[in-house]
Amino acid sequence: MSDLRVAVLGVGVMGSYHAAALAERIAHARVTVVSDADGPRAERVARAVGARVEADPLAAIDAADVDAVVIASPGFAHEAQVLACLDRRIPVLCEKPLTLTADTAYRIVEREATLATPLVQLGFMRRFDAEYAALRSLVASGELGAPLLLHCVHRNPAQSDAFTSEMMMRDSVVHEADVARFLLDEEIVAVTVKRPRASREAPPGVSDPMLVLMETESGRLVDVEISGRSRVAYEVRTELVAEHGNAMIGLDGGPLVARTGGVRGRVQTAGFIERFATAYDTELQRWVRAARRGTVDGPGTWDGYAAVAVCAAGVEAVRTGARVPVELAPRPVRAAA
Ligand SMILES: NC(=O)c1ccc[n+]([C@@H]2O[C@H](COP(=O)([O-])OP(=O)(O)OC[C@H]3O[C@@H](n4cnc5c(N)ncnc54)[C@H](O)[C@@H]3O)[C@@H](O)[C@H]2O)c1
Ligand SMILES: O[C@H]1[C@H](O)[C@@H](O)[C@H](O)[C@@H](O)[C@H]1O
Repeated sequence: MSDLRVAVLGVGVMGSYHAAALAERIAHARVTVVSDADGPRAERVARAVGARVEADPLAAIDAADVDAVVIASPGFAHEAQVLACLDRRIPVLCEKPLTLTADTAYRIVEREATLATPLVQLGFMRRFDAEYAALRSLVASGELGAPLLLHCVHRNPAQSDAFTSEMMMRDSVVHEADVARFLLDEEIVAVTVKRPRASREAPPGVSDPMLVLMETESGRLVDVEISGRSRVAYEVRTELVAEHGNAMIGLDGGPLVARTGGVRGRVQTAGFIERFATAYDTELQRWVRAARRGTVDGPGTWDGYAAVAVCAAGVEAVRTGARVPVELAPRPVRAAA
């Protein structure tokens, strides 16, 4: 079978990383088309990976030399681009968040359910990270007894001023919503957000950090500390508390000594690329293998929708200070092949 010919839409931080991975490290795939709202950036990346530029992302999806699409444009652009891939019935790896609202995400779930096979994989790369996979296996083994609580820390050392409280919810907490669903295997039914005194590193009006409390169907609690501007390093930790034990991932070995200037006992990962480099490539390789068979292999539209719905409730909870229920629409049954 010939190599999968991939269009990459959006070649900023994430898209250019995926494009380079496809060109250099991922087997059985190559980038044929690059599209980005920033023309010179598209040209630069296309040159580096040996692809051509298509200015209009929808034309890239329709191009004859494209078998599958990686969407790494900003969240607001995902809906139209994913729907166009579904119209053409080609596999897509869409970065999180699936869309910006629960309604638009659900429309994609419904549309995809009319097709014989799933075609959309979500970029929840933590599911491909060895530590998260090990924690999930440990939970599934029953060795720790029933899970009760999940404590999550998600600290970015720095973000641009565009990273408002809403963006922190939609772009960052969305990973924690997915991790909670992945590890606990149930839906989240309500979200409450507490806003402590804001860091002076945050722009006026931005609640950074925040504490997000998610409640699951069976009554488990998931707390998330989300920070956009910790000025330390990229720290992502998850601790599961169960009836007979607990387990933590995201420690970098060594005792906690000091936390400043990127150092905590030893050098920390600077950002998400460094922390999740292997997970991104594993995710992409699995997607390529599945896409060559016309399907996907990883979190899908339902996972994307559920996480968007949780974050939409989170945005509402930030605004109102209230506990906001998450009401998921019915999960559609796929039409027979
Ligand atoms: N899974 C992860 O860990 C992870 C990490 C970073 C970003 N992301 C996601 O990847 C996506 C991109 O984030 P980023 O950090 O690379 O942002 P970025 O701003 O660095 O890059 C986005 C690029 O998209 C381009 N663009 C804007 N509108 C477009 C459109 N309609 N069609 C095509 N390109 C368009 C911009 O010019 C820019 O080059 C977002 O959905 C983000 O949430 C995921
Ligand atoms: O877009 C990024 C990305 O999704 C990272 O994985 C996450 O840790 C960051 O908080 C977010 O800003």
